[in-house]
Amino acid sequence: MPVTPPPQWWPPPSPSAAAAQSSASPDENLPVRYDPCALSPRRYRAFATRAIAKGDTVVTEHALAAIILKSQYHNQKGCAFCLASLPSSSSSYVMCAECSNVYYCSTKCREQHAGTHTLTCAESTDSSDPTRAFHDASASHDPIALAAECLAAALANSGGGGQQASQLSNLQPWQPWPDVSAQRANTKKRRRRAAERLWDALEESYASLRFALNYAKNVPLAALPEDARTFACAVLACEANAIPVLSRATSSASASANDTTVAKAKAMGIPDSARRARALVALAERKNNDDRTVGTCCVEAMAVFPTIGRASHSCVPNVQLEAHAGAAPGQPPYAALVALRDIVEGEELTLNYSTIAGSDAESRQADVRSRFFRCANDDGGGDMNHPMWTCTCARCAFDAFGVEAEAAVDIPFALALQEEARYADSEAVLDAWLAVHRGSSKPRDTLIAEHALGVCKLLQGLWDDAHSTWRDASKRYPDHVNPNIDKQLRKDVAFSYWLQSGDSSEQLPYRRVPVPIQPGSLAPPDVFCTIRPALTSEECTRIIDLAEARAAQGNGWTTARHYSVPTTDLPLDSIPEALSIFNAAMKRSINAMLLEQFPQLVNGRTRVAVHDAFVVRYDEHRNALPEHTDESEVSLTIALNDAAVGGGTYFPSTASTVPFDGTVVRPDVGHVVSFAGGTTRHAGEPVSRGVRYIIAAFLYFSKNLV
Ligand SMILES: C[S@@+](CC[C@H](N)C(=O)[O-])C[C@H]1O[C@@H](n2cnc3c(N)ncnc32)[C@H](O)[C@@H]1O
Ligand SMILES: O=C(O)CCC(=O)C(=O)O
Ligand SMILES: [Fe+2]
Repeated sequence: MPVTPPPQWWPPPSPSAAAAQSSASPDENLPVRYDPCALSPRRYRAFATRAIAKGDTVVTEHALAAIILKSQYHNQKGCAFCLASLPSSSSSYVMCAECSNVYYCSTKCREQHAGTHTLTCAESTDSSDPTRAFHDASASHDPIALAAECLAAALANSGGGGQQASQLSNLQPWQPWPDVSAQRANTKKRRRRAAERLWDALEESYASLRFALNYAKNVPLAALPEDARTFACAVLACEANAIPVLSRATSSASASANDTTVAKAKAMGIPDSARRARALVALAERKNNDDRTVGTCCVEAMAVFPTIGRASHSCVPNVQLEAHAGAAPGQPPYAALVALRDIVEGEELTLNYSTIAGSDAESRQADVRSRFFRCANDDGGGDMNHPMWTCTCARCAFDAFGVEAEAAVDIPFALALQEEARYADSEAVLDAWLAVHRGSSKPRDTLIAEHALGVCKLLQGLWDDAHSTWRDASKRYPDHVNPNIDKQLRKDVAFSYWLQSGDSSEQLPYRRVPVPIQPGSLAPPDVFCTIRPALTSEECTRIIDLAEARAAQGNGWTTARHYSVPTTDLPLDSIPEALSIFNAAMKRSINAMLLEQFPQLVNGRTRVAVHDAFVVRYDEHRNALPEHTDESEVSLTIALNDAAVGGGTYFPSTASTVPFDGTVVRPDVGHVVSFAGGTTRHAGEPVSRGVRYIIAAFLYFSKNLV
């Protein structure tokens, strides 16, 4: 019986929440439900209550409690309040006048941080007064964050928590938090009483506090008063599913991921997040002697996300955690779960807790284990720190037993392997799955597997096999359509140029174009350009006119061909007359020319098949195509006009270390440039004036004559 533990303490009692309302606020109709975990009574597993599309944000959630690790600002790296990087010159920042331990970029930040900071400020005269913490808790409307600080302060004052440790050995499970904001207390006595109630609540709520204390004992207790915040983190982390807020700026890839995050935050209307996100990045990039690193990331803070924190671990996750700094100064961090792939209703939502994505099962599991505090309330099944714990995901099963393991034979896992370019492994998993299900009563899943199998073959260079896998699959289920298979099979029919009537194999003379040697090879790539046009200039003009007319009557030019670059193009098979001009040219002369140009690729096959082809439009100063290789054996471009200045196919000489030192090929109208598209790096030059139109076609050699 599914239970949705209603977190009564959620949303937190926060009068300021409405004011701070943004789309980053928690969505109360979450597409997530919790079922109790069979292995562990206190644990839950999160499941999707409806289908979720890849890339969709499943849930965003403010941190219920967040603690920026003291070490992050104690070494003068960043402003303790807004996190901005601090300049190295001491005249440019201000310190806490009491303890001189924390640094701010401005007096304004210092003022805004004062309420929180007093709790841990070493010199604070009043730091032994727990009511102070409570006072600040109610002032900030962030009770749990401050409750954690109360705890920290209390522990510091009691000399390290030894007394609490024995008192807290029989704690109750999670309780709702008292509505702290309703307990605004303005007399010292009432403040103290309220603080005591808060403390009681804290004791009751953190059922595993004692394990945190045990943990803390191993980290010398004596160290705690100095680092009480970290200890509070440990407590929070143990029971309340704390999530480390990581800086993710250690590689350019993650820096750009961060930019995406920033862009998303902006799109969501989150003010000022860019500044804080960048500040976090900048902080992380500065020399960091913090030992709290996770992989190559640096832990900036620990935060508690009660909903998001329910997602369990899998090495084949379907959601990804994005941890964000607060949307604006003074706002708490928030996190988002984003779907890594399409998720069907009822599927468990899983995160990868590990940062070592590849590697073997044993190292991954050790890594996951190392991230969790031992929690004796868990039995062996649920406690990742338990020596008997093993991950039961498809990837770990595959690593241990290959496709012999039932758990390894899993479509999402096969798709994940494909994304990692492990095509042979993915194919093995799909073959094993299809051996059981092919022809079964699960047409939808079977066609997904068949499509994926075709893609694995195609990406291993088995083009004919790929296309025939799709053909056979669609024949097997005449009443069911897989959109991806269907789209390709339609193209296969559209580009069957050999079915056109008329003569074929006219000689089309060509020359080799000298281009530089590319990295990793000893000889320059084969690039050819025709000496006589393959299309007449009338045919080229007609194709342009047809394409523009098609764009005008349809939805305009499309930009979806490259997922990362907004190209402007139209699939040739969506413009019937242009398709037929192209098909006729393939049959007349291009087919024979390509067979002659690439004998080593042809390898006994007898004709050129078209995988896909487009009319591409490059507008002035727009639509340049960055360096890439194509999904093809051979690619060709046909110039359709010569009105543009600039533009052309660019072949680099190095992997972009020295820009613009390659060769640009700019053929005349109707001429064909051809090259081994799957292995030759190339780019589309920007156009500096006018508009450039080309046909770009992605081809493979085929032995099929039908
Ligand atoms: C951040 S919590 C995840 C939320 C957890 N499902 C819950 O509701 O409490 C991490 C804890 O969940 C449990 N857990 C997560 N993934 C697991 C997995 N793949 N196998 C077993 N236990 C897991 C472990 O007890 C782990 O310490
Ligand atoms: O613009 C060009 O000439 C190159 C086009 C290209 O590489 C592509 O469309 O994949
Ligand atoms: Fe290309």
